[in-house]
Amino acid sequence: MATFIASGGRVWRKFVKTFPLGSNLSLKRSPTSALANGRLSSTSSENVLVSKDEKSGIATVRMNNPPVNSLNTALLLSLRSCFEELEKDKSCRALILTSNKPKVFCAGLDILELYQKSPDYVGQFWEKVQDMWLSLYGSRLVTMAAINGHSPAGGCLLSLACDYRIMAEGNFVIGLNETQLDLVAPFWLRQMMVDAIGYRQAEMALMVGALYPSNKALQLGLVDKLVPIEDVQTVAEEEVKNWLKIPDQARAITKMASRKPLLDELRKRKQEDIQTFRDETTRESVQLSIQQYLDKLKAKK
Ligand SMILES: CCC/C=C/C(=O)SCCNC(=O)CCNC(=O)[C@H](O)C(C)(C)COP(=O)([O-])OP(=O)([O-])OC[C@H]1O[C@@H](n2cnc3c(N)ncnc32)[C@H](O)[C@@H]1OP(=O)([O-])[O-]
Repeated sequence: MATFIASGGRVWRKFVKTFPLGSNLSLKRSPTSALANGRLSSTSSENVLVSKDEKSGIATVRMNNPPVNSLNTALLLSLRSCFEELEKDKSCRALILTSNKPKVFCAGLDILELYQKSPDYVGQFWEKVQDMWLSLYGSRLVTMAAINGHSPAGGCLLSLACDYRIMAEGNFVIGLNETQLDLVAPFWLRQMMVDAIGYRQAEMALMVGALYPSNKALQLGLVDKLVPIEDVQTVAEEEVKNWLKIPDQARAITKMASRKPLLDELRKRKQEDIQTFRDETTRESVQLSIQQYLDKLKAKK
């Protein structure tokens, strides 16, 4: 098992250039050089941890952005860069996306990235969300969300972009609660929800910004399997192995045939989507709602 660390996109690329993902010789040959180059030891910026089993070609991508894996600019860049590197790696066949800190898979977009920022900043941030999604949703790999904790909003977006979702049993929630923050889920996110749970349920869920406990999410088809939290990773690996019994090419072509229309639609309407998100989010009334939501989060303590 070779381990790699991504940080803000830039370091990841540099690291991969030195130690290609396709090879597990990197750490075997020169563990000290990998560890001594300073990147693995600076824990504060190690926001994505990637390990890959060379024999099976299964990579595990662990989000590591404490306290709650909120998707800030750095994490979005790291995730995108990591997905793209794995995509290029011919020996990689599957990707399991999970959290390095059980109990919270991902708390969604970092709300602070949307609060009191200039329209240009919000627009650029949104483009990073789009690009990360394009690379995950459009991946040729088997993609499996190992949802080992809460997965609201952007966390649900990540899960829906994967091919299959395994979630921890218990008191964890998943869903698209954007309207609760006065935000509007974009067309490509709404469409994934419709594709997963059907039009009527998705329409209701999106309007009221519903967050579902994991057993209800299973019932709706928002997730595909529930297991005890400590088994999420193992079951995800077993499930991936089943998927890998199908020839890669036929599986990937079939996947692309069903996903291409939505991918193409966003590529075509990218600027319009950015403008809509930027204009809506920076409106004064929405900023006030975001502020109130942030206050509510803080008051929880
Ligand atoms: C339209 C586009 C599509 C997507 C939209 C979105 O994703 S919008 C996003 C929609 N997302 C949501 O609505 C989810 C909001 N979050 C939650 O509901 C909970 O945090 C939890 C259930 C994920 C984890 O509960 P828990 O008890 O384990 O943890 P805790 O609650 O104690 O939080 C710890 C610290 O993290 C902070 N913080 C948390 N989330 C965010 C965030 N997204 N951002 C920034 N910060 C966040 C929180 O304030 C606190 O800070 P403090 O006081 O220490 O300085």
